[in-house]
Amino acid sequence: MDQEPIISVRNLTAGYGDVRILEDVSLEVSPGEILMIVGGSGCGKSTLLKHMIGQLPPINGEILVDGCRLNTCSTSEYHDLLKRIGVLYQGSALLSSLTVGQNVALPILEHTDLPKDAVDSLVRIKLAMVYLDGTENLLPSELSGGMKKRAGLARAMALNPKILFFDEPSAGLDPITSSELDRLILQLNKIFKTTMVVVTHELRSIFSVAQRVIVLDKETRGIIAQGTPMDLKNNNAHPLVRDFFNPPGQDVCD
Ligand SMILES: Nc1ncnc2c1ncn2[C@@H]1O[C@H](COP(=O)(O)OP(=O)(O)OP(=O)(O)O)[C@@H](O)[C@H]1O
Repeated sequence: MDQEPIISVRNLTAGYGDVRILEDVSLEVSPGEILMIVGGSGCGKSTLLKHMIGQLPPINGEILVDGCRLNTCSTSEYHDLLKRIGVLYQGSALLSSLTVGQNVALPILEHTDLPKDAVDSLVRIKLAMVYLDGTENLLPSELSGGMKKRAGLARAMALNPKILFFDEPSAGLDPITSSELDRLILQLNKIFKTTMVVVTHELRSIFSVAQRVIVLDKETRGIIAQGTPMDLKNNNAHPLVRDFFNPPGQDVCD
């Protein structure tokens, strides 16, 4: 890795109660990189993501995100970090009683004391960036699935984060809507150099978006392979990786 990593996970052991899900996992993410985390159901992808955003405490190991050592930093350092990261959750997590604009304004109101006009302008800009101009007064229930994801993305980007985390962004979307979201993710990464960490199952997304992929495995509770999507498609001897990247009857890199 040429540059200082913006995220370092060092020897992470994680789990729930007595059950260990990840054991001694280490990885790094470079600034501006798009890293995808893949693997079978229940292998710990979301658990890893939650540790990377400081939502769960590790059993062992340490995680550094943009200079903040998550398990030992002060509350104010962590609060400060939250201004520099954004998260798009699986179900978009929009508050149903608030309008789309109010949802996008939430992090701006929480972390800044900008005047109302400036907040309104920022909300309009963020919505325009995800092609949702003019939707600020709608309720989330009035949006399609793909629009909800994009509104969630506008909220995640409200404070111009250096890092965006996505948990299954394509979940519940049809293939066309999912491809549109992939294009948007790529576009935002290209324009703003935002570092992106994406948990996904979607092979098409992996081939169109990922610069690097890590594959987690439930059995060994760790990373069994990593590389570019093409590396993993062509070169991997591990049967799980081979099967995942070469599903029968599908050519995913067209
Ligand atoms: N809060 C929790 N308490 C106890 N066990 C949990 C909790 N959250 C997740 N688990 C368990 O930890 C394991 C890993 O879950 P996780 O959601 O990280 O996997 P995943 O790879 O993201 O799965 P999927 O692809 O199905 O979403 C699973 O066996 C799950 O049941």
